[in-house]
Amino acid sequence: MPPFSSVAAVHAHRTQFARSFTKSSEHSWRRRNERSKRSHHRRSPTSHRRRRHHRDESSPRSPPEQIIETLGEGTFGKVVEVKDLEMEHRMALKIIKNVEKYREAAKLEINVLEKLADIDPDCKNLCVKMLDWFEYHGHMCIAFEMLGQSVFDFLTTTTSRTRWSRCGTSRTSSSIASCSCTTTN
Ligand SMILES: Nc1ncnc2c1ncn2[C@@H]1O[C@H](COP(=O)(O)OP(=O)(O)OP(=O)(O)O)[C@@H](O)[C@H]1O
Repeated sequence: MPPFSSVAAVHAHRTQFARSFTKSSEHSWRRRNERSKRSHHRRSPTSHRRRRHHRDESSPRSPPEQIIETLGEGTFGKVVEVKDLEMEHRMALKIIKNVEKYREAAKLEINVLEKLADIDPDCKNLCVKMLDWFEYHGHMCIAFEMLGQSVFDFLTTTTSRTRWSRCGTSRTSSSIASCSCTTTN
């Protein structure tokens, strides 16, 4: 699949991932697990263990996930909200563009996040929690816990309405702190 260079490519990509997360899909997590034995479908070595926290792997029907909406786009790809229909569990899935240097950057990100998880398993230092990762047709995909609005989005939506003053700045700083820490679950 080409990188997200056109609306059509993005649409094709979304459709592909929508298929991979819906109930009727042939690309369910279970099948992707089977496929992961192939070189182009690699998964986190601990993903099976992690996912058992919220699904029964022995179930004959794989619990589906569904794309809810696009949360945002960054330099390396896009982030979509996905929902586990069985557990009502929501995740932010970061889908990296199918570009070699971005794939490598994503692997570095995964490496760093795994090291952080080892050092701080309970996320006491408020670093976003990586739940899973896998490679799908050249796209590195990283599942994160769902967070609230980003600081950047908060500032861009707030600064147009806010008159900055010492008091206002102080209030905004507190809001940013709570905004960064609050999840929307
Ligand atoms: N865990 C998350 N929960 C909710 N929204 C998220 C989450 N992760 C990312 N997003 C949304 O997706 C957007 C893109 O995130 P991403 O990490 O890809 O890029 P970025 O860090 O904003 O930019 P860049 O990739 O250029 O550094 C974010 O700005 C945010 O709005």
